[in-house]
Amino acid sequence: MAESGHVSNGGTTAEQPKGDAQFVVVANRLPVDKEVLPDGTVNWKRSPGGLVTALEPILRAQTGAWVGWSGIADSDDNPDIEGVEIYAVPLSTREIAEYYEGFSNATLWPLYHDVIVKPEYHREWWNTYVEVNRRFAEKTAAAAAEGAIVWIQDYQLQLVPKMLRMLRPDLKIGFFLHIPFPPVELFMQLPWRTEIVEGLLGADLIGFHLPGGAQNFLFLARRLAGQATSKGSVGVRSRFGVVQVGFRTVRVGAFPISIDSGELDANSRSKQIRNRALEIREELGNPKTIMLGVDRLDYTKGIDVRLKALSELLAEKRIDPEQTVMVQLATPSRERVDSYVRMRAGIEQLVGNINGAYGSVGQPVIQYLHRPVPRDELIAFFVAADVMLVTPLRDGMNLVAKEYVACRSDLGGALVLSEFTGAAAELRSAYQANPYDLDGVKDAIVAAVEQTQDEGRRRMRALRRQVLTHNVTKWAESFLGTLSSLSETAADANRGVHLVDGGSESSGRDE
Ligand SMILES: O=P(O)(O)OC[C@H]1O[C@H](O[C@H]2O[C@H](CO)[C@@H](O)[C@H](O)[C@H]2O)[C@H](O)[C@@H](O)[C@@H]1O
Ligand SMILES: Cc1cn([C@@H]2O[C@H](COP(=O)(O)OP(=O)(O)O)[C@@H](O)[C@H]2O)c(=O)[nH]c1=O
Repeated sequence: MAESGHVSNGGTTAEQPKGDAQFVVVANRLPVDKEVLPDGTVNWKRSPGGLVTALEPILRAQTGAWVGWSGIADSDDNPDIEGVEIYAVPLSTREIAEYYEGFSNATLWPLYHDVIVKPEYHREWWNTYVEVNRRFAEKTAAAAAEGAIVWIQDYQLQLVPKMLRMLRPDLKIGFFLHIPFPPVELFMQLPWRTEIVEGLLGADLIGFHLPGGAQNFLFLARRLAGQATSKGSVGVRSRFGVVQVGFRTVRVGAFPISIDSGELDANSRSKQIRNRALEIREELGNPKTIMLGVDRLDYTKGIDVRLKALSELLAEKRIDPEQTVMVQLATPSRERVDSYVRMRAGIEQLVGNINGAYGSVGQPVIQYLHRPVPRDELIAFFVAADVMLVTPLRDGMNLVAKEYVACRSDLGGALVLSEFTGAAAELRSAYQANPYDLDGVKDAIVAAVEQTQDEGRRRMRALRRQVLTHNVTKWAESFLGTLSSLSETAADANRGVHLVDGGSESSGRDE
């Protein structure tokens, strides 16, 4: 199968050994990353990214298993995490290069993020993606109890739903995509587009952040997999789409992810965090305005957009370098992928240019850290920042925007937010801008810097209402509640739904 690149059904159900976990999360990464220190000791640290931020509190609240990779090569250690049974999937150096850095992050990631950089299509990467997805499916089949709920996460594992169903038809399978699902015009570039759509259709419920992603998927299921689908618009946590796959009915919905906003709100009010926030302001030289960016160092995040905007504002004297400091916290990410190496060099050059032109000795305009920042320190930065800059060119959700809002119980601060984040659909009271329109971004930054206290409080109150009532528990409950309640028969599922037949480009490879 790996030879031909086709996804075979593989596996039989008869002798498949079962595990005892009633609830299984399957994600590319485990919640913790393994690190081997120079003296050989092993350290487990929090994995990067918002997927882990969101899922970690869900698994803390209910016991279950987590299937994933430890972040380094050839390791099958299962770290000890209270209440979570860990099933590590070892990856070889070649698999990391071809499945993770290659197909996941140099093919799918740019394709699904508006081709900001050009996706690369290599058959050997695809073959390894298929092999590794199969390994995840087998490990999950061995972990899950009879009739368990399995929740598969994200673009790295889009073939697992179908593979797992072949191995374990007794399971209830959910899939959630954390990144945007692209429009048909882009998705059609993918040489293995039909296999991906059919892989996803192995799930009972497929979730996206936004209705637009769900609708893009329904269109492709009709066109590429030749399935009958519903055609009406999909709602948020409502009006699910339907795909009829033989006797099975697959539901498709929009479930915008969120954060543990109550916990962040409480932490940000603590004396220790408040004091640290004051200290940060002091350490930065007590500027009038602290601007903040917090991102994985990824070209989708538009770090260059905010730097260019700031540079022009300084040149035009609309921002005073004596009164302003911008802090950019950038976690290292996917450092062996070429486009990330190039982007890092570009960002660091921009930071250097701006500091060279507008900073003074001991007082740079931009303070740039290229390392992960611990949670508590991050919360203190959110509390200290007057203007939060979130300017992605495209982002599935962007939890950082929601975290900033959750930390502002003082109703201070202002959020500048790209229209092209999932969060923009909910955070309407932010200063929103099109990241491709530099003048628009500059105006949004100036409006945020110059807002009156009343205006700021009005906007922050509205933002907090949204973030505090729509937390990560609500996200998980709405997805898992829908998955658990799905009726068994197509007849029940399709009552009242008008299905439209699939197109002529039906299953099989479309070459
Ligand atoms: O595992 P990495 O390759 O180091 O990347 C980290 C994670 O990045 C992506 O996060 C996305 O999920 C967030 C939560 O839903 C969302 O807010 C954000 O917009 C997405 O970019 C990726 O999707 C995860 O799989 C990675 O673990
Ligand atoms: C820079 C930095 C970030 N974090 C945390 O990581 C996640 C990021 O989630 P988001 O949805 O905004 O984007 P991606 O998933 O990365 O694409 C968020 O919870 C941040 O607080 C962190 O813990 N430490 C850091 O240095």
